[in-house]
Amino acid sequence: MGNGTSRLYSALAKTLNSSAASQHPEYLVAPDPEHLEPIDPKELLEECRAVLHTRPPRFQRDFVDLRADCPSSHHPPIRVMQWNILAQALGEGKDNFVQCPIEALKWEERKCLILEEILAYQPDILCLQEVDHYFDTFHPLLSRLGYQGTFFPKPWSPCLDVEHNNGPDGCALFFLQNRFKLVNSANIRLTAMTLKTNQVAIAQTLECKESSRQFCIAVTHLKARTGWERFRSAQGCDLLQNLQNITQGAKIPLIVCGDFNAEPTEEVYKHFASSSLNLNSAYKLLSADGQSEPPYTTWKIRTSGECRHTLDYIWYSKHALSVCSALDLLTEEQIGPNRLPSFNYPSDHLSLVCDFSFNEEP
Ligand SMILES: NC(=O)C1=CN([C@@H]2O[C@H](COP(=O)(O)OP(=O)(O)OC[C@H]3O[C@@H](n4cnc5c(N)ncnc54)[C@H](OP(=O)(O)O)[C@@H]3O)[C@@H](O)[C@H]2O)C=CC1
Ligand SMILES: [Mg+2]
Repeated sequence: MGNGTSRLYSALAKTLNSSAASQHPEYLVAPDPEHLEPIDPKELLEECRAVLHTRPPRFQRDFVDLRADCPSSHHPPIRVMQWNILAQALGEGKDNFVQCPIEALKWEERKCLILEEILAYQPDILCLQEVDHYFDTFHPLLSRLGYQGTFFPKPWSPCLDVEHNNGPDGCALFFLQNRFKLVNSANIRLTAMTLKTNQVAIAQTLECKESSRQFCIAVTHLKARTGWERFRSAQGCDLLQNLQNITQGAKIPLIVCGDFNAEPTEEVYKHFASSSLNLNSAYKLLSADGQSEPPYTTWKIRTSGECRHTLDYIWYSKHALSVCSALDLLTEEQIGPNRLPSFNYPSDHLSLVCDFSFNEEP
């Protein structure tokens, strides 16, 4: 292997030993990214594909051009990926995906499927939920790809109930340092009816280095399960209030990514759709009338049966930003009868990817 590749292999190999990290939590301290050499995305993609050589080829997904809504801009669009990547401890120990063979969830390969998806679409900004391999995998590797990362774990993650877990899961936000400067960052523990809850969010104000335009990017993961609709609604209101303050009353354009664990019919969705922050949901633009969410963003089979839901969204300031394109979802045929996750796709949630551009100054 060439010098670069062997160096690279050491990068993957180092993260491949994450089981060691979970037995020695002191390794879970993020290595100082300054001392991590940059890696070439193409070489890392090759490494991932080498690890995945026994797997079926990845599914082809295409970007849908929405440029009719998108003013021409001499600045490159901002590509945002929203993705609940399925916590390893929950996938193996709690979620009970009864149609997914346990070997399809092997971390050494599943993490390469996750990285392959990120490298395939090369987002400028990554908004992730259920990250329970931040310090031993995503932070070191994405730092070496030029991202700056922030991680905010759930105060009491269900991962901690699973034997041989890798620590708590939480939300993570990554952005490319060569495109953006961090202006401010807030870790938000969401409340419901003034009570602190187990769900969190991260909100960061970034400044584009090429245009000096500022915007706020937020990531969240709301309480799951039926019966908790009012709870999610209260969490959503709390997040909106925080974002109202951070964006100075919507003066700063806003993008909010999340697994809201709520169908569009739920109250929390209606709060976001009618908020004074003037938000629109980007994936509605993929529908013929531009008014309907996709039929699913997550599709799994648990012991309780088959669950096909639309729970994941990318909200954006509809006056200040335009969606130039959005990544189409997997078809039912691609997902297959055993649904997700599978040997082909690493999570029970699909990634959502959009390209945004600023509308001209009003
Ligand atoms: N909240 C607290 O203060 C306390 C929490 N705990 C622990 O935390 C857990 C609750 O965690 P919290 O994050 O607040 O709860 P959530 O209800 O939000 O769910 C936690 C995780 O479980 C997944 N999930 C959703 N539906 C199911 C299902 N039907 N079967 C299996 N997994 C599912 C969710 O994935 P997805 O979002 O993709 O659907 C989510 O990642 C408890 O089960 C306990 O283990 C214990 C004591 C106190
Ligand atoms: Mg989950």
